[in-house]
Amino acid sequence: MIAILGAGKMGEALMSGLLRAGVGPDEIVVTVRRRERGEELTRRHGVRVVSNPEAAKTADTLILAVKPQDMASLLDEISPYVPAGRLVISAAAGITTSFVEARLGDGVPVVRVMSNTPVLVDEAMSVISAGSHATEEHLRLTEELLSPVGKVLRIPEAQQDAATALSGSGPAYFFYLVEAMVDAGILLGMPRAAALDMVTQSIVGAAIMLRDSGEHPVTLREAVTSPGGTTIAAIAELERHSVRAAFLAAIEAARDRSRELASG
Ligand SMILES: NC(=O)C1=CN([C@@H]2O[C@H](COP(=O)(O)OP(=O)(O)OC[C@H]3O[C@@H](n4cnc5c(N)ncnc54)[C@H](O)[C@@H]3O)[C@@H](O)[C@H]2O)C=CC1
Ligand SMILES: O=C(O)[C@@H]1CCC=N1
Repeated sequence: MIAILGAGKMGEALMSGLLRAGVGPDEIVVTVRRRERGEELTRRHGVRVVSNPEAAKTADTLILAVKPQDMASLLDEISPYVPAGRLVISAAAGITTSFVEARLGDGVPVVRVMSNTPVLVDEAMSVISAGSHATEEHLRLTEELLSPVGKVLRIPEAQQDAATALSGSGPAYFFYLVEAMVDAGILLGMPRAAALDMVTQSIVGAAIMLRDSGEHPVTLREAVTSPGGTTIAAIAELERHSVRAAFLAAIEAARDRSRELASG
């Protein structure tokens, strides 16, 4: 039995991935704060809604998917009920495995995961790190759960905040870029729907080339950038507006925010 505690956006996305991967709805229980949310999840996915203590008592694997700010109170609520040896997977930004271990008592195997919303289309990037009591077996179990919904990478926990800033938040930067490019299309007099189509197909094509060609992004960009042509005119403006520096600063700020989240 797998329990998802705090089945909000990420919790539901992970759960729908598990269901697509062949886990039965009778093998999943979820916990929620609002009754209507629970009814919605049962209606949509056929999963059972239980209390946090019941989830902690009955499931072999607990996936904690509440906001970082709600993690301490959730852990305090379930700690009397988590039997020894149960795998606890924490999906929250910034929350360290030692934060979870300290509240669940001695010896609990904890794996920290940072995934992202493309879990909804089985294209997630999930990075995982073992806590001090998690073994190879726990990491393998976590990989088995997450690999049907995308790519899984093991990283040292010290890199989790950086990964949160890069791939956890990453999809938002691309959506933001698309918004900005569509605005540019509007500025140039293009109908909004057509502009969105053009930009979306460009980002999908570029992403697939990047993933499948094995070429470095610089090589791929150079292939588009003709001497004296249009692309270099645009890139000169991006450089003039320090877009690269803005990305460095933005992702560093996200990393710093992830570090702060465990302290509330
Ligand atoms: N949204 C995203 O792109 C990503 C989110 N995350 C992490 O996933 C976690 C959840 O984020 P979202 O799904 O976006 O938030 P959300 O707010 O949609 O989901 C959290 C859910 O937990 C419920 N909840 C809070 N306290 C609870 C309790 N004591 N018992 C039962 N349910 C409780 C809330 O009612 C809510 O439905 C966060 O820790 C976040 O850092 C990780 C990667 C990406
Ligand atoms: O913005 C956030 O805090 C969460 C974590 C990674 C993506 N969304």
